[in-house]
Amino acid sequence: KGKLSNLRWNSKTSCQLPLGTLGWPFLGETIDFISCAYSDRPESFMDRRRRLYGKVFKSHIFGTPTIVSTDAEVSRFVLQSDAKAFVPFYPKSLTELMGKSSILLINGSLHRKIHGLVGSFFKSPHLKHQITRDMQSYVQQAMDKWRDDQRQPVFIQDETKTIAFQVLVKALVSLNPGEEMELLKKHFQEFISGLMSLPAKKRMVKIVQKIIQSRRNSSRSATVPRDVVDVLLKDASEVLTDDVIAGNMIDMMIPGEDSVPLLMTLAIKYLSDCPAALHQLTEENLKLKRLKAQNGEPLIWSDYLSLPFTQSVITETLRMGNIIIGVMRKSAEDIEIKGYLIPKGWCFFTYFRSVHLDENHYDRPYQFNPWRWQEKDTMSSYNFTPFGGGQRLCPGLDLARLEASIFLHHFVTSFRWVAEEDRIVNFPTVRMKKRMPVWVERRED
Ligand code: HEM
Repeated sequence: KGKLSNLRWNSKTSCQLPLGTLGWPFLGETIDFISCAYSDRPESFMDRRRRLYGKVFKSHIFGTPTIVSTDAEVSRFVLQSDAKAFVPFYPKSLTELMGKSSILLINGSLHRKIHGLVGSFFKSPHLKHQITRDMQSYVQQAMDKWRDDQRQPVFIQDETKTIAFQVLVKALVSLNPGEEMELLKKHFQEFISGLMSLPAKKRMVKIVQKIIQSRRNSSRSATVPRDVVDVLLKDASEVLTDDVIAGNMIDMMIPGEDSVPLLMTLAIKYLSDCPAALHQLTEENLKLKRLKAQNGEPLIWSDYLSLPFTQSVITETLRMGNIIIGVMRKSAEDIEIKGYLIPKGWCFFTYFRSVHLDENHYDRPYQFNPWRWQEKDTMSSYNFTPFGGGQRLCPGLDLARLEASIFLHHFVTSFRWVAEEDRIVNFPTVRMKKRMPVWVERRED
């Protein structure tokens, strides 16, 4: 807090626009931005400009004049600031997929309400308990199919996508794996790929509306909500109509669907390349597994989160992987931060990747080093924001870490593996070029 008070807020300002260039008419600097984004070092676009202009600079990307911040303090200020100063901003192609009452787009009191309800539900022990039980069975089902003698490697990215989608849909609308879930998955792929998006979304909304209708007709009202639909239906205010709820169930899948499987996949990638970390992680998880077996107890959610090295592996994967490279806002008025002017109507892009890979914050930033987190307090750090911050802080944060912990536990305690050569692609979203193929062998111990 103390630090933030150094930053001034002033709408009638005489300070200067950050340095930088707006590039070509219309195109701006988009071509350079995208060609860097396709490379192994997407941050090179930022690095070059940081050297020339400083950590905050102006540019023209995403079809609009943009202030880019690679300064943790400035980014934090923007994320923490009042909903009146900055509103959400997404590239047009994404905005077109979202409903007008989408949690991702709305701002102000309705946003606070939905975000608060969803966030506290995802944090509740009840949900974590239920999700752990469900996820264990999804993981088991997936892993039962992996045979030592199979002629094909296991594609970690595909497997984790299936598992995480099952968990997500269970948490949102309590749909179990089966035909309807497969249908939803198929429509979601069409929706997100940009081909036939709107008809696909319509079909998904229909499925969810049917679920909502049957809840409304059912005499048994859930005392303890079982999913996000229950949470939103319980809210007595009239603003949360069936349409708003159904649309939001789909829109919440946008940030939730791809990110968690990538977290698990990248963890496997980094561990495959770092035997010392894999060894320590495996030992820690085997110890827990044996202890639980000895006592005849099942694993519960807090067991998974109690393993410090496993948590450090997940934290380090989030830092290096930068599954979400940053977030965007649009300024609703002229704003001054740390002497920089952010003009009304400009896009503001907080680029986390440069902060997470800055050698001033992290010693040898391109090295996967989970041990670095053993001394650090992750929660109070300005320099670590994989889930964003402020009023739009990711409500799925706890869920994401729990899912990754459960997957890693079962994978490393059940299998040894050899990873095939593969590499990380960063654009348009982070993923593995060959979907992370690994050859697995069941452990005897
Ligand atoms: C590793 C996994 C994940 C990462 C890295 C991640 C990251 C983020 C980030 C950076 C934001 C902030 C966006 C902004 O400020 O504009 C965000 C928002 C959000 N995330 Fe996540 N997320 C993850 C998993 C999930 C999951 C599992 C869900 C479950 C549904 C979820 C739901 C959301 C929602 C609904 C928002 C919008 C919040 C708002 O605008 O109020 N995320 N996420």
